[in-house]
Order: sequence, then C-alpha cells, then structure tokens
Amino acid sequence: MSNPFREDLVSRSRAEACTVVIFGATGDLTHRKLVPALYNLAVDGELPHGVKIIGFARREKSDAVFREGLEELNKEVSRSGHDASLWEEYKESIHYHQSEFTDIDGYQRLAERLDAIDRERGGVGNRLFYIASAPEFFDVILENLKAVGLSEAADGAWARVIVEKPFGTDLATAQHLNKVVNNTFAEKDTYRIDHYLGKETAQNIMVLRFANAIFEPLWNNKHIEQVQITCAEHLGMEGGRGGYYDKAGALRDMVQNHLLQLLSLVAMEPPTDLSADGVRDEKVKVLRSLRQLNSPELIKQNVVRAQYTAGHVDAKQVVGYREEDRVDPESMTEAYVALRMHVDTWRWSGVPFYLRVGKRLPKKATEISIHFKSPPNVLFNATPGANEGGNVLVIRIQPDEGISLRMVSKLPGTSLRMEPVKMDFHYATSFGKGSPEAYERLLLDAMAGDATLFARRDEVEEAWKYIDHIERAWHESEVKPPMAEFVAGSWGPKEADDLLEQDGNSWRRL
Ligand SMILES: NC(=O)C1=CN([C@@H]2O[C@H](COP(=O)(O)OP(=O)(O)OC[C@H]3O[C@@H](n4cnc5c(N)ncnc54)[C@H](OP(=O)(O)O)[C@@H]3O)[C@@H](O)[C@H]2O)C=CC1
Ligand SMILES: O=C1O[C@H](COP(=O)(O)O)[C@@H](O)[C@H](O)[C@H]1O
Repeated sequence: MSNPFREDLVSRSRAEACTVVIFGATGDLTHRKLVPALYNLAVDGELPHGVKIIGFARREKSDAVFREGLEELNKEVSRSGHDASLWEEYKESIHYHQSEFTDIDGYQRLAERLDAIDRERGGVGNRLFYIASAPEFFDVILENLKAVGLSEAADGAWARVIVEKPFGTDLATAQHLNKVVNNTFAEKDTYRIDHYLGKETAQNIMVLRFANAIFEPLWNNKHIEQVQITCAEHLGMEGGRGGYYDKAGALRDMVQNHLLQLLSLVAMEPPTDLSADGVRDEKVKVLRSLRQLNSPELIKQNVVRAQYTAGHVDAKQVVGYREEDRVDPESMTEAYVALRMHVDTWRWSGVPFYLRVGKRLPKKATEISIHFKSPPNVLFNATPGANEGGNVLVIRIQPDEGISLRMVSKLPGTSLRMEPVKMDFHYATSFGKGSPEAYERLLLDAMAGDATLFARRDEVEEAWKYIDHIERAWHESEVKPPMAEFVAGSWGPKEADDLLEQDGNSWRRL
C-alpha cells in the first residue's frame, strides 16, 4: 500500500515496508488492537509506504467481509477516530487468507501469495509474522513457517516474528517455546511482545531516571523507603475471557510479564547504551536479583491471593469471580494478587517493592509510586501537618498518563502549618495530544528491527523462575495458602492491607 493519507510526511521512524501476516486475524486482538494500531500509524504518516496486511485464520471469509468486520471495530476503538474516505484507501492493503493453523498447504499458499505481493511491489520481501493465536498453536505455526521456508528471508530482506503472550505457562513450557522459536527464527528476529513496554509512560521511566540529574542520585535505599506498583482493572471476565483467565490467574496473566517488566525498569542500573541488549542486560539482572520466595512459609508471609465476591463496580451490580461465565464454580484461581518483593542488590537492599494487581477493583489505573524517606524529624516535628507523609513520586502509566511529585508545603498564612501538595505533569496537556497506543509503537519498532521494548529469552525465563515457586506452593503444596476474598468494587482484601501494615506502610490511594 502506498501511504494514502500523508504522502507529505516521511515516516519519522526507521521502520521498513513489509507484509504483516497476522495469525489469528479474525480474533479480538487483531480487531481491537493490531489493525487499529496500523491504521493510526498510517493516519499519522508513521507507517512506511507499501505495508500490506494478510490476515490468516480458519473461517471462510472474503477480503470484503474481513475488511467490513475490521472497519466496524476500527470505528469503535481507533484512537484517531474513523475517517470513511481514509479507510477506503487503507483497506486496499488488507487481505484475508483462510487456512487451519495445522494445514501445511495453507502455508504453501501463503508463501505463494507473499511472493506475488513482492513481485507486485517490485521491492524486497520483508515479512513480519505476528502470532496472535491462542498459545497452544504457537509451536505448530512456527514449525509450519519453517517447513515452507517462510522463516528464511530473501537476500537483502528480513523475516521477523512477533509472539504474543502468554509466553508459556511456567518455566518449562517457556523454555520449550523458546527452543521452538529459536529453532525457527534467530533471537535477533524474535519479538516477544509485552504491550506494557510500549506504553508511553513505561518508556518514560528510563528518561525520567537517566535524563534528569535530580532523580538518579536519590534512586536507592538511602533515600527510598518503598516502591509500590498497582495495576487495577474494573473489568471482570467479560467477552468469554473467563475460559483463558481461570487457567492463568492474575499472577501468570499480569505479574509474570507486565508488572515484572515495570519493576525491572524502576530497579535497573543505567545501561551502558540504549541498544536493545544494553537495556535488556540490565533488566534481566534485576530479575536475577529478585529474592526468591522458595518455601511455602515465605509465600504465606509475602503473597496474598484473592477472588472477588459479588458487588458493585461503576454503580453496576456484578457477580463474584466463581459465578463468572466460563469460570469453574469451585475455582482456586486468583483474580487478585499482592506481593512484597525484594531486589537483592546494593542499590535496593532493604527496600520493599509492593505489587498488586486485580480484576473488579474500583477503577482502571496503573501506577508506580516511589516513596522517599522522611527528612530528619528535628525542625518541624512540632508543626501541624508535619506527619502528613513524605515525598512520593508517582508515575501514572494509565489513564491520564503523567508524573506527579508530592511534597509538603507551608500553608499560606501567618502561622506555620504544613500540607501536602502536588507538582503534576500530564502528557495530554503538556504535549497537547494523547499518547499513541502501545501496539503502534511496538509494531513500528518490529518493522525497524528494534527489539528494545520486547522481552528477551532470558528475561522471560527468569520471570517464570520467580513465579513458578508461588504457583507450586499455591497448587501443589500439602497445606495450600488460603484464598482471600474481597467485595467486587473494593480495593482488594484486608489481607493485602495487613501485608503492608506489618511494615508500618499502607497502599497508596488511587
Ligand atoms: N484480546 C486481547 O486484547 C489480547 C490478547 N492477547 C493474546 O493474543 C492471542 C489471541 O487472542 P484473541 O485475539 O483474544 O483470541 P481469539 O480467540 O479472539 O482469536 C483466536 C483466533 O485464532 C484463530 N484460530 C483458532 N483456531 C484456529 C485454527 N485451528 N486454525 C486457524 N485459525 C484458528 C481464530 O480463527 P477463527 O475465528 O476463524 O476460528 C481467531 O482468528 C492470545 O494468545 C491472547 O492471550 C494478548 C493481550 C491482549
Ligand atoms: O495482558 C493483559 O492485559 C490486559 C490489561 O491491559 P491494559 O493495557 O488494558 O492495561 C488485561 O486485562 C488482560 O487480562 C491481560 O491478559
């Protein structure tokens, strides 16, 4: 496709034209995230000229029907709105390819189609394979791509693969999948997606830390008392999600990937350069330094799991977790988890990292808060308001992306009183526009061959090592830790509050 929208704009990224083949193209991810992301990039003039999309899935569909379905969703979700005349041009670059994932003939036909596109384009045949299927098909798709030679790039071209989450269900399955992927594509051509890394504010963590001289000198256990990472969702198991989620649970679904990635960005040492491996080398060191919770006793002391009971969210009555569609009525899967973690490095020795994530909490909000130690209590200890809490730096990942710094200030007036105030930076007001969707940035990076915001093999495996201890204690130990409960629409179980209270701390109110 020639970029139909902004011929005047040259793409600002180093992304190169390619054909994007999406496996699982009739699914939710393709309709809600991937195709709208490519559309928005095209609207913004960021998509390289000549990008084509081939959707691979099982159902019989014509190109026209496939495009209509995509358009319906694009109208609903596109960040830049939906322009019918722009869509008319954009949709010409989208095609449908019907095949079973297991059918080798389907891949043979795909190879022929890709060759025809390259001939038509008269340029190099770069290919980006996006595996957006359920995880049980990851192996077979990779094996079939290899069998028909599609994992090999033509001279002067590249062939890359993006693999969706979940990347395995434990260390052993992740290692197996890594073997299959690396047997098909070189590690440099493998992009394990973690869409939280594509979120604007997650990317800003490194800039905040390493491009501002005021924070880094304070970014250690001498000045920081605790770090909290919260990822709250108000959604439950809508849209049939219960089938997948009840097998995964909050720990595997969110902590193993998104939350541990955020923690790594907060805790890592400055990389020697901004290359993909420079950054990922430092992140993986953090994961290796996590204090392992390798006994049921440690897990009982440091981890709380919970399910929600019926309650109200957004003023609507909602059912409890075990009553959700496609959830086992006797399920022992957590829809909420809170953890106290430690990063055993010199920088972070003695600083607790508290993480919590859950469904059916009061609102959707993800944030990281860095709680600084209080100053010596000598000057203002008798001043009203002196105990209002210390400095807190809050990185709002979503919504209302931004950063705020809480400090204590003198209240105007003749007497000395102190009150907490906030310096607040909002992306939307400071830069006059909303942030691009995470998938936009990540797709563009994959087209540019930049894997910095994708997880490397060793990162994924280190994260699973940590998670496996907890999963084993929950599901395999003789005396299983209890499953706490909280009312849907509340901020989680009392046990999670107790976890912090033991250290004299409390969760930040969002
Ligand atoms: N949805 C989301 O927001 C997110 C999803 N993900 C991950 O992305 C992946 C896809 O999720 P999602 O889009 O929600 O899944 P869906 O269940 O909505 O889609 C599955 C897709 O796979 C196709 N498919 C299933 N079986 C076969 C087969 N045997 N042969 C060919 N095609 C087949 C389906 O085709 P057909 O309809 O023709 O049967 C459909 O296109 C999962 O790994 C998920 O964990 C990750 C983050 C967010
Ligand atoms: O990966 C996942 O992420 C979503 C939350 O993503 P967000 O970008 O909306 O914060 C979560 O709902 C889902 O369970 C999980 O699989």
